[in-house]
Amino acid sequence: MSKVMHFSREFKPTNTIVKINNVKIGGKFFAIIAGPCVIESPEQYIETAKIVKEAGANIIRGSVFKPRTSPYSFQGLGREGLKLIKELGEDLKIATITEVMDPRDIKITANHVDIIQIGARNMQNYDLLKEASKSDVPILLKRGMSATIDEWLYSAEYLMVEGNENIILCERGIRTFSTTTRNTLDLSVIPLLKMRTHLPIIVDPSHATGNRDLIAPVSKAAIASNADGIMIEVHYNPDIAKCDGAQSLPPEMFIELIEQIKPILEIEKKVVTGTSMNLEEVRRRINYVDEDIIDLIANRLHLVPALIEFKSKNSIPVYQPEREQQLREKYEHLAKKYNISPELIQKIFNLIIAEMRSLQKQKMNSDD
Ligand SMILES: C=C(O[C@@H]1C=C(C(=O)O)C=C[C@H]1O)C(=O)O
Repeated sequence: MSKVMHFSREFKPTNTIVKINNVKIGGKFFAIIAGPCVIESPEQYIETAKIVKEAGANIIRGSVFKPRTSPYSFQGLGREGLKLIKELGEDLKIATITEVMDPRDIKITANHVDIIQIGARNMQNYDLLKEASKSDVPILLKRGMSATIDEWLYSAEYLMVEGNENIILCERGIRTFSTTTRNTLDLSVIPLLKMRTHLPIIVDPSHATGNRDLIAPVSKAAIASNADGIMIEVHYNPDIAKCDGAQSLPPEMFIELIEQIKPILEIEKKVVTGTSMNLEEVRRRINYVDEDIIDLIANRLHLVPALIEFKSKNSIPVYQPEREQQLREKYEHLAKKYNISPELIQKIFNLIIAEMRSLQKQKMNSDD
């Protein structure tokens, strides 16, 4: 029998939700990662971060180790820049992400940022993957520019072998014959990957298109294709950007982008956690939670026929006080863990359990 891969739905049928403090990615939780391509100066990074946070981003990007095509291009601030990222994350109370290229930088970076990015050029740098796999920090793995889905997923497997489940995949466009856009965005990879993996998948429209005018429509398409997030390059003044100026959004275009994607996020029932909410947004989230609660209660009640089948065959009484007592102890423990009232939880479960008993009795009587 072939080995079950950690990334596969076979290994884990439910969607993985990567958690970074109050930010969640995966399932219904959508990530908006934004910020400069490369951190040029404290001012440029902090100002841009404040703008994108205010507009609705929940994770700040910004590279300090930068893989540039030309050795003469600005290479980033290096390890010094990591301190800036840590300070920004603490000051703005926001999650941060930065790229690592050298296995020797993994540890120190993991101590300064919330998510480590492994870039397209390093997707198959197996020494880097192995070193990153030793850390339990969430890792965003970009697709190599000519990587197949299998090659990409096997690179994710390298990251997961030591037990790290917090892996996010990122489609950033692949190399094709077409030079109209910087790369060719492979949107169909999102629904395809969703069938094969439980890991969240986000899209990087900035690198996929290389053209700021294409970012809003492509972002909308990514959300409609069930992506779990977008990563957008924003610069407080793209005209003076040291890297990727043409694909960086100026602040006003980022604010407009957020406005444009809102209705699509609503249609797809996606939620951006860790951002401030108005009353309408709070109520939208309450509605989703209520739907989930009802779905879960229905799941529990729908177990009644299976209970009855077993109990009637084996002449087991409906009421099982010992089992109920065990459950009550568990509810108490869980209520404390989640810091909610144990009395409230007991009351809710008293109703549900009474209903379970009553449904079993009704069904048994009607079967007589
Ligand atoms: C579901 C069962 O039947 C009854 C209802 C219970 C419940 O709703 O959890 C628990 C014990 C029984 O009194 C069971 O036996 O597990």
